[in-house]
Amino acid sequence: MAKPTVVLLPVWGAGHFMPMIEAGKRMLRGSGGALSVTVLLMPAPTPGSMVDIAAQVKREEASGVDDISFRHLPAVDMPTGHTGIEEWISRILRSHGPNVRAAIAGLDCPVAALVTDIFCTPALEVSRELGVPGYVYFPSSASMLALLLRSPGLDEEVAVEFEEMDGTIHIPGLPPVPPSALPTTMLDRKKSTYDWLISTGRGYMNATGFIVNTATELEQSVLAAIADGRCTRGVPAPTVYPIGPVLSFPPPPEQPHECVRWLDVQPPASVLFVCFGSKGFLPPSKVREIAAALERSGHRFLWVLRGPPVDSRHGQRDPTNATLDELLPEGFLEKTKGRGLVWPTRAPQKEILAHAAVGGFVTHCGWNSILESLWFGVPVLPWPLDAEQHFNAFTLVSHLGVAVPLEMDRRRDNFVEAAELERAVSSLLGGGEEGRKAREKAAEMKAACRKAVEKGGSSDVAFQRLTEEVRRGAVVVATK
Ligand SMILES: COc1cc(-c2[o+]c3cc(O)cc([O-])c3cc2O[C@@H]2O[C@H](CO)[C@H](O)[C@H](O)[C@H]2O)cc(OC)c1O
Ligand SMILES: O=c1ccn([C@@H]2O[C@H](COP(=O)(O)OP(=O)(O)O)[C@@H](O)[C@H]2O)c(=O)[nH]1
Repeated sequence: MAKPTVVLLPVWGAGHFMPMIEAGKRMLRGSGGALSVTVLLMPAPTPGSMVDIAAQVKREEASGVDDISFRHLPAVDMPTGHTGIEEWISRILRSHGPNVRAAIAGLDCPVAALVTDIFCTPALEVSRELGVPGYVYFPSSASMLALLLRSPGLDEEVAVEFEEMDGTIHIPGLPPVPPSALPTTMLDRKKSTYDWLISTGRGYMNATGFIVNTATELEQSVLAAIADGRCTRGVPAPTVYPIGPVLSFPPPPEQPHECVRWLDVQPPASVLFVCFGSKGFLPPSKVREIAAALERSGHRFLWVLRGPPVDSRHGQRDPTNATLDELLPEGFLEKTKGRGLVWPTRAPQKEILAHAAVGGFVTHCGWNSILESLWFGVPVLPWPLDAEQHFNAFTLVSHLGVAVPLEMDRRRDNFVEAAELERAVSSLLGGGEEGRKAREKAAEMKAACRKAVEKGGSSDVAFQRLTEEVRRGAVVVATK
């Protein structure tokens, strides 16, 4: 009989698809040829993500790894009338339920596991029906996982909107959490995205395990709290496998990227890198504040500035290439010539963070961006915008200590005044005490991340445990 397969069900999106494929590939390698990987591809919902995913699949197929195969699921109707990205993706996933079931039942080999994304709780029901172990690949932090697991309890304990409650929120293993640090999803309990979060927290208890893109060294106390059942009111939670940082590095380009060539002629640790993730478009009011801060700070910078998306519906917002003359204040490019580069399209973020000239990173706090920054020991100025990013920013500042906090007005669409950004940039790059501490911590985290994934390191050991568990769980699925 053919070897057992691990079925992956990834969600499209830069921070979701590749880390999950990378984790699958590592599982393949770790099993020493005992497992194969089957990736179920849901049609991506935007032209941009369609092109990205097609390119990534092509690259994987061309890489000659035989034991990974891709199967396209049929298209489903896109939901309408949703109140947020989480509900939208979950509803797409629900529509794909029968397709996922049919695809798994149609496999001619034992199935070792179904691994789904953070949004795919409906697919856990499919794995249960088929008797296949169901794992959640969690592309964000263990702290966010702890909050999700704790959310049904919080929902019962707190009667008012979280922002109206007195005091702080207790998440075992974390410092007291101010309500202002909660994910956007938790800030309006009347919205159906809030219900998504609570039911996801409940549904996760049905998983066989959580594969989390973090390392024990980064989030030890919160991982211990989950393992002890302290986030789930004493009920043992599914096992957590902290296997990160899982970062995928595409093959180096034949010619260095223009951003990298520009960095090559800058002094060490002198450049502030500004990038707001794969969806990172900012409105003109924020662009003006950043430009003013960068101009006045006198520091060097590399700023990825994207144009407005063509389609602004949830899940469809791919930024476009920026027309810099239209977006930037008049005279900005001339005044900062020589010490600043504004890049209007997607930039090679990992190559940039790896460069010795980069001394700090203004990030929207997507978890992948955070891991990449830690991996290269770059301290951070957190400017979260959406989703779980405020909570990630809290983790960076209060728990990991690798960031200089930025004061922002969340009620004004996460507005940061130019003077505040200028202060924080000067602290980070200009030798302030806060900046010094963040730099020191970032260097510590870099060492910890690299140690975790070495042979015998905490993430390597977690990975071996996971691979062994998965191998043992393989079942033959009855075809209906
Ligand atoms: C897939 O496309 C998008 C995903 C998100 C999104 O939303 C979200 C909402 C929550 O209530 C909790 C979350 O943890 C969460 C996560 C999330 O995805 C992104 O995860 C990345 C990690 O791989 C990264 O950390 C990003 O910052 C998260 O946003 C949101 C979104 O648009 C706002 C998407 O298009
Ligand atoms: O101009 C860009 C913007 C983003 N990214 C990459 O896209 C991913 C973004 O993931 P993250 O979780 O940080 O945020 P998201 O984009 O999902 O909000 C990271 O790997 C970044 O390196 C990139 O390479 N270039």
